[in-house]
Amino acid sequence: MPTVHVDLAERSYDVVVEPGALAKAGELLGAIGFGKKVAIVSDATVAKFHGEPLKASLAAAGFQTTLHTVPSGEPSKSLSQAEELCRSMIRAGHDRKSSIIALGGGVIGDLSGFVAAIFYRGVPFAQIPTTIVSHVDSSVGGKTGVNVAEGKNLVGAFHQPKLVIVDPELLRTLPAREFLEGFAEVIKHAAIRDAAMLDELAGLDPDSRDVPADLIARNIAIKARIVEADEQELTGERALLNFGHTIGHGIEAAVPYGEMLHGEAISLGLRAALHISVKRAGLAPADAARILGLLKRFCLPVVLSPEITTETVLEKLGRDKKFESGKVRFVVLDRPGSARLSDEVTPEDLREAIEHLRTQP
Ligand SMILES: O=C(O)C(=O)C[C@@H](O)[C@H](O)[C@H](O)COP(=O)(O)O
Repeated sequence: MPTVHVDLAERSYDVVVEPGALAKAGELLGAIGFGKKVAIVSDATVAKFHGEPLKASLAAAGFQTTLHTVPSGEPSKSLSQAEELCRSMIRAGHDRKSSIIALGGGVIGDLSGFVAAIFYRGVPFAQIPTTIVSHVDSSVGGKTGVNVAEGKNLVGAFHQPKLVIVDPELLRTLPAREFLEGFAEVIKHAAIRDAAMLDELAGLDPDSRDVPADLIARNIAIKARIVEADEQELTGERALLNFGHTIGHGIEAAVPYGEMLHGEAISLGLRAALHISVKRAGLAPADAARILGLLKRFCLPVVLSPEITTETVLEKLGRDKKFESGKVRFVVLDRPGSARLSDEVTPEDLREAIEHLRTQP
């Protein structure tokens, strides 16, 4: 089974990638001495499919569990939902000796990780991601948090999981839209660090749920190496994972949360970032077109709806964490596999790139 180790000194952990791993969750968590009193956090849909098998696996390994579900979708990534979750856990008898398991996609992982960071001033947590976005990206790296009306992920904490269990079999129950959105993050990883993966993605059948465990593990390894180099995004290395996210987050926050899926907004953000990279970083137009072609191959949106105004996107992205004193640090691509931060991108470039998204490619 491919296991990716994330080396962060005393916060190090493994990401186990194995078809069928859900059934071994109790055994895997028992082996790392994970606390026996566990709050499982999930959404109603995921819990219906995978809640009972997880509970059974944990019970067989001597864990006591309570299940806490939140409504499916991005609106649950909120401070009010975090408070409700804390209160539900307290009512169920949880305390500082408890641990949390996030069973779900990026929303559940980000929300539960945030609650784990603040519940009784911090309890351990583990992730069992159930979507492509969460398999390859959000379950690893310890960024947790919630959205506010002013923007995405603006309230949160770094809180690393103790273990991540990735079971590619869980992708089989995902609706097509939620499955495909995740490829925006896969394409992002390939674009910034692994040009050869771009070719492999061109040969992957978007309709097949047989996503190779090795491809998932390779994506996790890309993220793990970057997180190891800059765990709290202090030196700029980790900011490279934000390729496509500055304008992407602006677009995602410009509509009611959940209307556009995260990966869909990131797909638009990637197209905008490719456009800026051609203009400011000398990315070859043919390479930009190749990456854009992959987004289309995975049925991801690349044209911005006229209902979303440029002003709203600019207002939302102005609060992005990569803005400092009104100046943006924008991630550009020099060539496939090679990304860097640029200080040369101007507010006018951002505006023009958003307008560019209104054209058909
Ligand atoms: O883990 C990271 O670092 C990333 O940037 C990965 C992104 O794909 C992810 O969406 C992340 O949550 C965005 O981080 P943010 O700091 O811009 O909120």
